[in-house]
Amino acid sequence: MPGTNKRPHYDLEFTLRRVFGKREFRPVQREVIAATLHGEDVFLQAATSFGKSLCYQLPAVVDFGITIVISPLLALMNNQVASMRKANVRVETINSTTTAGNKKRINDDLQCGHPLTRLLYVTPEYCQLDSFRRLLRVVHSQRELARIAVDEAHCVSEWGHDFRPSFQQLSWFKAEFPDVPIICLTATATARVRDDITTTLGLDASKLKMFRMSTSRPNLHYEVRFKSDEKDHYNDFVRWLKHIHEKRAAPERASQLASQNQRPDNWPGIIYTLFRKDCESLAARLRSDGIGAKPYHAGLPHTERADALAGWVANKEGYDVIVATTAFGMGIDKENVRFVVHWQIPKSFEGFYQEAGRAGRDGKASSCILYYSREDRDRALTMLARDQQRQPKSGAVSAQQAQLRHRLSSMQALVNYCEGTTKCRHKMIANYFADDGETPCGMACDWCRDARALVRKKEAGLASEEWVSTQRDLGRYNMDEYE
Ligand SMILES: Nc1ncnc2c1ncn2[C@@H]1O[C@H](COP(=O)(O)OP(=O)(O)OP(=O)(O)O)[C@@H](O)[C@H]1O
Repeated sequence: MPGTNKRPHYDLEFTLRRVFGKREFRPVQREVIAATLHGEDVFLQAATSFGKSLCYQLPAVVDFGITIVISPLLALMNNQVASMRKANVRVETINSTTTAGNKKRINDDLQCGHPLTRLLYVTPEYCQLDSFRRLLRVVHSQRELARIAVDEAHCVSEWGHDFRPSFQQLSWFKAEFPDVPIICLTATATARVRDDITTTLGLDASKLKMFRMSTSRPNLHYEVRFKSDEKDHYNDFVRWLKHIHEKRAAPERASQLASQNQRPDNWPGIIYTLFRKDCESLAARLRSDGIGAKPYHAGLPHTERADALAGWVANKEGYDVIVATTAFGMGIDKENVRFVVHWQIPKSFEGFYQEAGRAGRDGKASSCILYYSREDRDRALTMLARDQQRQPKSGAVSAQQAQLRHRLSSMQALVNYCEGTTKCRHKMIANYFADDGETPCGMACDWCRDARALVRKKEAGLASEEWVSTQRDLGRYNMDEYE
């Protein structure tokens, strides 16, 4: 029996409309919510922008007790807390930016055993603190610990693309509170990652309610653009973006936009680069070309990052494009992101899907462009091979070796995606995640739009394999680190 006081009746539709301002549930949201309210352990894997957060936020509002949400990123926590506060939900977060006063207030609320807080967002590291664990025991003893939500649950697995060792310590929850339901949420998990998460968190696979939804994002237009070290692809990108701005600035369109309080040059997007230095130089270069761009990476002061994020979310002039490392990714929920560009091949297939998934969360058509070169591919593969060589060969570290092998196969799958000219890109993504459902595309990928043109562009745009292999042998693609 779950360790909470249960409300006998929930009017889920009423709460959805009244608190969350949504007209109806998306397919399966209701079933997931019902399962967790029923006290089941739940695993939800669903496409980016599916609406996974609602599946623990709504139960937290209708149920007794407090929901602890474990989240890997500060930006993600603050983003969610802000939107829940707008809906007048009592939500708190404890992280490195929480003031001592606020922390005391939240702790006092927990200490009383009957917290007023409905949702508390914390990091996995915070969950390891004895002081926090003591407070959770107090809450649990009063049957007020409603559930644990593990957001971005792929971070639990060594085979996940964003593995965080501290996520593995979340096994403490099931060991300590076997009666408190856990809900795991992720957009990106292979079968192996799912199994690993289940075992690590101590969930009983035979009782776990598993919801696996389609990975499909039909409104995203996937495209690979080919490049080589010989040619700067900056101009290609700027031409593309300026063309969009010009179309929006045409008199009729501009007055239509003005009536909606929109600027022609507010075509919000994210450019992902692998290197911090590129973030800053690329953002500066774009600004010098009249494009409102801001850098975002973990090395920037917190205030600068917060300013970039807030300006971009508010569609402020000068903040139209964020040039970011992967520090800006998981869970960012801005509805009108019209494009996501990968400046180089990302580090993993899952990372690519997750980052591209920031686009088009309002359901409108949006572009996901990946600039691919064989030189970048070989740089990435060289780094992976080097990491593999550095691994000690003893049995104790075989898990790390297996993890590296997974990274390599994920990268290889992404290379196949980039080099592929025989299949719909939506289909390739579904195949990677072993999702055999429908993948409607229409013309929403470069292959379906014009397969022959794709082959021509590939032949013209990429350096030949012979050339790249000579350069590789000369050690030209040896790099030390990404950032
Ligand atoms: N039933 C619904 N009706 C309308 N909008 C919804 C519904 N459920 C969720 N949304 C909206 O969908 C958007 C995406 O939700 P959310 O941020 O939870 O996505 P997610 O599944 O966690 O995606 P990701 O894995 O990409 O972070 C949010 O703006 C949310 O308000």
